[in-house]
Amino acid sequence: MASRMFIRSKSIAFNTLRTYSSSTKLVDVSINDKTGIATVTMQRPPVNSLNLELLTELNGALQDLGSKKIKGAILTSSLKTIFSAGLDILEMYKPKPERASAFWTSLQDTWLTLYSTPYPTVAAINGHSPAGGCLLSLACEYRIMVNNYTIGLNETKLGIVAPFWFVASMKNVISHRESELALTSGRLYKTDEALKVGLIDETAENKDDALAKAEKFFARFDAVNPIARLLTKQELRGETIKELEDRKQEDLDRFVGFLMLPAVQKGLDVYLQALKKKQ
Ligand SMILES: CC/C=C\C/C=C\C/C=C\CC/C=C/CC(=O)SCCNC(=O)CCNC(=O)[C@H](O)C(C)(C)COP(=O)(O)OP(=O)(O)OC[C@H]1O[C@@H](n2cnc3c(N)ncnc32)[C@H](O)[C@@H]1OP(=O)(O)O
Repeated sequence: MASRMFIRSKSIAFNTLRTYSSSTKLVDVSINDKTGIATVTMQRPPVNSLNLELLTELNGALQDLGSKKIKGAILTSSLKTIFSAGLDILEMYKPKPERASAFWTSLQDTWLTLYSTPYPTVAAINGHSPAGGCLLSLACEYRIMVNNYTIGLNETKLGIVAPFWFVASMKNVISHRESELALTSGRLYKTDEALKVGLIDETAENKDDALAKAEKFFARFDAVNPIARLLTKQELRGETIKELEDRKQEDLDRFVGFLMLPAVQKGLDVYLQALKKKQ
């Protein structure tokens, strides 16, 4: 059976649907043999904050899927109430410049990979998804979000500025006007509010419901020529991708320079203290 060729993990039984499984510490990937759908699960408790290691593993997993014949990939989280808390603030707070550079480069690379995958992508947003979490979901082609959570680019609330490609990711999904209102105020939308403005495409009762709806989304392409689909995706996303590719170094220098500003560090300090006090 062709599917056997995908078996990597010895712990996987032959008759299971999970015929391909590749689990690193922070990212689990499984491909359902019957549906051909891959599920990429971030698993970095307590909040899936995106640090260098998680981003590196995620990018590797997404790239790896590019060489497999899959129908699509779902990005989701192993955590009960959080999709991703966004960038790990500790990567930005009192950073060592070399680590900060590697960290930001890994975020740029992960976004470039996810934004340009040859396979269709769905974010099954099974929990809160602020800032970088929202960015990851915006890079997918379709977003399904479980009720009663929050999503948005809330950078200004931390005293930081969403870079141009974060803004472009948002503007490519919702209107310019709504993006301006949301980003300048650092707005986090509740699930139903996000649906109203088109930030997400569907709501779901729970994670299983979101995964089932993702499967239905992929079925839309059953009767579509995959090359035509991919070239159309490239046509629609190419300009945004090229802009980051062309300005990657400039963007990195800005990020590192920005982090070195005392006012930015002060803002992050205050935000971190507030997060801790919450408990
Ligand atoms: C002129 C300039 C031009 C251009 C600009 C150039 C560059 C731009 C520069 C910078 C851009 C950088 C972009 C950043 C985007 C981001 O993603 S920033 C991160 C934003 N994230 C957030 O604001 C989320 C914060 N977290 C929460 O709101 C809640 O934690 C959450 C709702 C996710 C979950 O709530 P709950 O379940 O109640 O958990 P806790 O709040 O109790 O958290 C548990 C522990 O996790 C720690 N934590 C939470 N979020 C983060 C995080 N993002 N990073 C690191 N750590 C986090 C939290 O402190 C708790 O830790 P503790 O247990 O107390 O040790």
